[in-house]
Amino acid sequence: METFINNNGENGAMEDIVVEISHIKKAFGVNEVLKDISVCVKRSENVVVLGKSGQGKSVTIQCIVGLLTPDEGSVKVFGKEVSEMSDAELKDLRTKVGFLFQSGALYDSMTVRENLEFPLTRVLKIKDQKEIDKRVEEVLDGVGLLDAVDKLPCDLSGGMRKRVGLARTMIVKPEIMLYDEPTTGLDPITSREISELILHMQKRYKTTSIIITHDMECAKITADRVLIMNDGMYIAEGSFDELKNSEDIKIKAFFNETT
Ligand SMILES: Nc1ncnc2c1ncn2[C@@H]1O[C@H](COP(=O)(O)OP(=O)(O)OP(=O)(O)O)[C@@H](O)[C@H]1O
Repeated sequence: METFINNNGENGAMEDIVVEISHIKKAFGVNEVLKDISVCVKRSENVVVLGKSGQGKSVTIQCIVGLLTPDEGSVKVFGKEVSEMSDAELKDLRTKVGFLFQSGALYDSMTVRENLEFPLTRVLKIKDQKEIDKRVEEVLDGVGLLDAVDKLPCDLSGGMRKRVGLARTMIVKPEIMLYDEPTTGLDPITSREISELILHMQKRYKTTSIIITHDMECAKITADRVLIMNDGMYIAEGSFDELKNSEDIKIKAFFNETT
C-alpha cells in the first residue's frame, strides 16, 4: 500500500486522501497565478490556506471543483482526476463538496427554513417532509439558531446570516467543505464565533475542510494544518504554532506583514 508522511510524521494510507493536488500551474494570459502547487488533504482534516490577497487561493479552490482547469498538473478528488470527469461525475462531485461563500449567499425573500429546505428538495430531491423537518432542526441546532427558523435573512445580523449559510451548506452533509474567507467583514467577536463553529461542524460531521483566509485567528482556531501561499506557491506547511514560531525568514516576514 502506498503511504505518505503526514505533518505529525505518521504514516497514513493513500485511501485517506480525499484531495490530491500535484504540481498545478494556472495562468490567465501573462498573469501566472499558480506556479507550482501541490497538496494532499486527508479525510476529516481541516487545512487552512493563508495568503495575502490575489495569491490564487480562490483559483485553487475552483480547480478542485472543476470550475477552472489547470494548465499543467493534476487535481484528484476522491481518487479521480477532475479534468477527466464527465458532466454527471462533476455534478456528483459538486453535491459532495459544499462551499461557504463570503456573503453566505442566502435567498433574501425566503425564510431561514425555506433557505434550508431548498437544497434538500432541489439538490437531494428529498420529498419526505418529516425527514426535511428533522434535517432542518438538526442543522439549525448545530449552528445555535433554532429560534431563527421563521425569520427572513434581513432580520438577522451578519454573523447569524453566516451561520445560516453554513447550516445551508452542511444540511446536504458534504464530504468536503470549502470555505472562502469565512470571517471577512465580521467583527472580531463574531469572527471568533464563526471559526469555533467551523471547528464544531468538523467534529460533528467529520467533514474534510479547506479554509482560505487572511484571518490569523481563524487559522489558529480551525487548522489541523496550515499552508502559506505566496507568489503562486506554498512556501511553508505545518501547524499554526509551528509556523508562527518559525525562525525561517520568509515565514517570519509573512507573519509580520499580515499581523
Ligand atoms: N477567471 C479569471 N480570469 C482571469 N483572471 C483571474 C480569474 N480568476 C482569478 N483571476 C486572477 O487570478 C489572481 C488570483 O485570484 P484569486 O481570487 O485566486 O486570489 P485570492 O488569493 O483568492 O485573493 P483574495 O484573498 O483577494 O480573494 C488575481 O490576479 C485574479 O485577477
